Amino acid sequence: MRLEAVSFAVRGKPLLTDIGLEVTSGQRIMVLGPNGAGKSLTLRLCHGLLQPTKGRVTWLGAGANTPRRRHAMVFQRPVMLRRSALANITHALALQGIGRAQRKEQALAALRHFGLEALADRPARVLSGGEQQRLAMARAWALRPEVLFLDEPCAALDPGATHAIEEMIQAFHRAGVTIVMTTHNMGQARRLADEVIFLHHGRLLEQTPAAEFFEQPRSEAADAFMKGELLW
Ligand SMILES: Nc1ncnc2c1ncn2[C@@H]1O[C@H](COP(=O)(O)OP(=O)(O)OP(=O)(O)O)[C@@H](O)[C@H]1O
Repeated sequence: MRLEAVSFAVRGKPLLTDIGLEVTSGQRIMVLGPNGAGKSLTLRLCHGLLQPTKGRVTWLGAGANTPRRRHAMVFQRPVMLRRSALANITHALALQGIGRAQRKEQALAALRHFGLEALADRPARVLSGGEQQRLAMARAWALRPEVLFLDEPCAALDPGATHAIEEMIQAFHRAGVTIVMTTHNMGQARRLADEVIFLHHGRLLEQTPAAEFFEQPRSEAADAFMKGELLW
């Protein structure tokens, strides 16, 4: 996936300016930066939920232009329908055009993959926050994406639930799925990142291999941010 000179403005107010980046298959990319930097907007543009005001997002590689979406997104607060856990997954598969006969099997396989089959018949909305987020991850898995976007997936979770989601992220990674994720948890970023993208005031200040970023960021703003200085 490549972003070329992507800008996004609302009523003339620039929120993202001239973002250029390329995401290599199979990488785990952490998008970091202070509140309001433009991290969520960047993920939404990549996922196609928003259209750039200027510039373009292109998908490279074989089958890049096939109509079926090859990416999934998990949000801080999972969006669940008033249906069973299983039906939430089969519904997502139906939206992707998967045939009725295949949906249930594919949904059950995703739940089983993460040891969640006991949740299948429970109403999704009464599951705990941690269970709902694990269900959201299983739903994303069922879609068999090539890229998974995660927008602060653990922000509302305790350490145990956070650990469970990190394990699931690693399962996606082992399966070859590219991960693009925002987090404010620097421990988590260190545990998961292959590469870091740092945004500030709607601009991309650097895209740096993780080991180098955590040793010494290239930009002054990222250096200050990592030292815990207050940026705004
Ligand atoms: N639809 C919109 N209309 C106007 N402003 C918006 C809209 N969406 C986002 N913004 C603004 O764009 C800026 C970037 O928002 P974004 O949610 O991408 O930040 P973020 O880096 O994800 O922040 P946080 O870490 O707090 O989640 C913010 O100032 C936000 O208020």
